[in-house]
Amino acid sequence: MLNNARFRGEFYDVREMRAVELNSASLGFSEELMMENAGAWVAKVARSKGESFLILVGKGGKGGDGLVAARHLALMGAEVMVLFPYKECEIKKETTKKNLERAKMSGVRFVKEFTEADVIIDALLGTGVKGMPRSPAKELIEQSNDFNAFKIAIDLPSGMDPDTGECELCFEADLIVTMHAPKPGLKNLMDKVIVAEIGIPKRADQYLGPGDLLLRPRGIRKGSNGRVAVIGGSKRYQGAPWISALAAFRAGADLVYVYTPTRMDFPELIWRKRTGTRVEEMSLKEALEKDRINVIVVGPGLAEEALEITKEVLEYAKEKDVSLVLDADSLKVLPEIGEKLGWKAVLTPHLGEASKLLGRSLTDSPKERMEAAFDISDSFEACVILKGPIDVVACKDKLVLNTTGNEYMTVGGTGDALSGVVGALLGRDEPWWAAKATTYAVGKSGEICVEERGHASPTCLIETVPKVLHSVK
Ligand SMILES: NC(=O)C1=CN([C@@H]2O[C@H](COP(=O)(O)OP(=O)(O)OC[C@H]3O[C@@H](n4cnc5c(N)ncnc54)[C@H](O)[C@@H]3O)[C@@H](O)[C@H]2O)[C@@H](O)CC1
Ligand SMILES: Nc1ncnc2c1ncn2[C@@H]1O[C@H](COP(=O)(O)OP(=O)(O)O)[C@@H](O)[C@H]1O
Ligand SMILES: [K+]
Repeated sequence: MLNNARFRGEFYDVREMRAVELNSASLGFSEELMMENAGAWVAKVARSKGESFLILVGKGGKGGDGLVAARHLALMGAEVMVLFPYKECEIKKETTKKNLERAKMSGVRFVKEFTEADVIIDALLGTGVKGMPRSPAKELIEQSNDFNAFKIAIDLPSGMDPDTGECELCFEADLIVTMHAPKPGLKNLMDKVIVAEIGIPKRADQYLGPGDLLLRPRGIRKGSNGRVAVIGGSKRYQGAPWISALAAFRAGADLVYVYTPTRMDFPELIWRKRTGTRVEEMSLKEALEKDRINVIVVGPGLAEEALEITKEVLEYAKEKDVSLVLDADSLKVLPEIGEKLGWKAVLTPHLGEASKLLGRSLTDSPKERMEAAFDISDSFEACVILKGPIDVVACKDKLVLNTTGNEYMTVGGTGDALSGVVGALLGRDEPWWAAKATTYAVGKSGEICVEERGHASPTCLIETVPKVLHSVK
């Protein structure tokens, strides 16, 4: 699996692509640089297809790519016509504006109507498309489809939904030059696709960055951002579930219940006294049902009750549509239960727990850790955060590394905070995004805590995580 792994999977949906672009920008690679590379690639591929070119230019980033391609083709000696059917003031992207000015200075002819050419380049609607093509893009797509020329689409055919491939009216491309990674909508067209490297550094794919905080917007009804139950704690470990629950609440879960033997005073959290698998006078399942729980964090501090409780939680999750976080003691008993979790769970092992999950010893070697994360994900059908100095997040065919955090985070309770944050984010997003955002944000919070206070206590992490989560919109 590891040898041919593309870090974030083979196809990048719109959100993944945005994330990687943001990560790239945070590493000092500007949008302008990428647009220049994108356009230059298109020009290089297109040049051999004819002598005259009609480039249909939209007002977004894809339009910018088209304008760069126009300039390069003109410099290569081709006859280049650009049809830009909008007002210049409608362009919002600065980089696209700049490239419109540059194209004007580069021997490109601007035309007002659809004009014959050997090659038509579609630079109208890219990953920013919303719904069916509207006028004037609609008419230009129709005219292109009716016209006999070699047709090249930039990034994806205009009109196609990048994530689903849905396509009522689409530019009928002979060739698609897609930027950086193919989009899921192109799955059935891969024989026409060329992937252009536009200067995004490998690090932006391989490591988490601020772009991985692009979570779905919060729901506006109470409960729509998660009703989380943290099931944990024992006579020996009383604090762990409370840390996890408080982290879940601060990270944005609407309602957080703590099913644990011992009360602690946090007025935001709802305590349910648990004795073994009984919660107040109900069974665990009855309690979960009554509290209308849709995310369960199980494990922190459970100790010897872990097997029985984890079993019951997994049974419940199988029957009901709930998401799961398995941490600490629940991870230790998972191999014994042997359940597949159906891709609705996140497991949060450190190296020791990972080794128990796989039944083999593991070293700190990065390659081995990546393999281990993939293997755990495969075996249990779950997303995995393998914690450590370099964290590994793996989910089916996707994997990404994380370097945020520091050695002050080895103190007790940071793992409990992390599992709570994942729980909260599972209340509003899918496991891959919940796991990525949590891993980056908890580590980043550790850095901020050490800088500001000289320690990375769980309490400080819990206070800092919300700010980090809000730092990208
Ligand atoms: N952001 C980046 O870093 C890079 C982006 N690139 C290009 O930029 C594209 C994304 O840019 P944008 O986000 O600006 O998106 P688009 O280039 O898809 O442009 C969206 C524009 O089209 C309009 N629009 C949306 N739906 C429409 C519809 N149904 N009918 C008619 N008009 C519609 C919107 O008003 C918006 O102005 C990518 O596909 C790629 O080609 C590349 O230049 C590489 C770098
Ligand atoms: N040496 C380290 N360097 C960077 N981050 C670390 C280090 N040790 C732990 N972390 C981070 O601390 C968090 C909790 O991990 P860990 O301490 O392994 O959990 P646990 O509490 O389960 O032992 C994770 O976000 C992890 O990335
Ligand atoms: K880390």
